[in-house]
Amino acid sequence: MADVWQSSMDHAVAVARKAGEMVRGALKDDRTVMTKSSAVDLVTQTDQKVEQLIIQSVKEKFPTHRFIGEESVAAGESCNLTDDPTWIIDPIDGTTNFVHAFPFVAVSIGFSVNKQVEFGVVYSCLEDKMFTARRGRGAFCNGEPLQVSEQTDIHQAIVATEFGSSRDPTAVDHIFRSLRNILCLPVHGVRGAGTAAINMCLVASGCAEAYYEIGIHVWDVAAGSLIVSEAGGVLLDVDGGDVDLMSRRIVAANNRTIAERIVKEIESFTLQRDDAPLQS
Ligand SMILES: O=P(O)(O)OC(CO)CO
Ligand SMILES: [Mg+2]
Ligand SMILES: [Mg+2]
Repeated sequence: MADVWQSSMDHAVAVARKAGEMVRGALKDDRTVMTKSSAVDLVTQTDQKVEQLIIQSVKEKFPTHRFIGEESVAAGESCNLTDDPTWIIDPIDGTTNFVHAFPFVAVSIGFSVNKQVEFGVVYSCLEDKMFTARRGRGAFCNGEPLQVSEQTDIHQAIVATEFGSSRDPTAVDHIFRSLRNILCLPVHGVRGAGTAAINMCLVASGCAEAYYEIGIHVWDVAAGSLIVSEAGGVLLDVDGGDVDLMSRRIVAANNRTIAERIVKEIESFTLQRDDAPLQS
């Protein structure tokens, strides 16, 4: 049966590649750094230009579709997921990496219908790796099928996470206690690429057993979540319940055994949801 979302997915791959070219081109030039929620939550003109490029090109082709874009939300647009076809866009996932030319930067595009992610595209543009997943049809990197690691022993695992952009000492203490618990299990290692999307693609590729983070946003993980699950992995909330992409918390792992073992070690906390009503 024909896939009703195939042309949207083809467009997402094409525009992600174009966006990636723009990011690569701007890497050496765009040093104008602005800040958002904190002094270390960075944004550049390239983030804004890339988001506009993606939204404009999608609007021309699919005028009825909706958008949740990181930089549009930063500019005051709402962040509510409806049942309508919705493009969930992170124009540069890894802006801090981009600013420092630390070589892991991704364009992330998720697409949801009826609040379910139908396809995900993550273009790791400095590595030139195009990760794609279509719900029920598998996950791929540059066309090659992806499969998560078969490891079930946490002591043999690599776990990816990030420190986030909050420097509130209480939040940092939570993050460090979780990290200490996991590191001392012990695990083989803890890593972080500096981008949620690429961390999730590393899980999907079998290079890391798990990724967890509190503080991410829906645009960081919408595409990556489908890439992980279509590569055979599982998604959980950091408390072990069902994942909620608006909750700003996620565990993505190769299997349930690893995911649940990590959940036991995470000191969870709650942040304002992405879809919380806007403050007036
Ligand atoms: O670089 P960005 O898009 O701000 O995202 C960060 C997390 O919020 C890295 O994943
Ligand atoms: Mg991001
Ligand atoms: Mg971003």
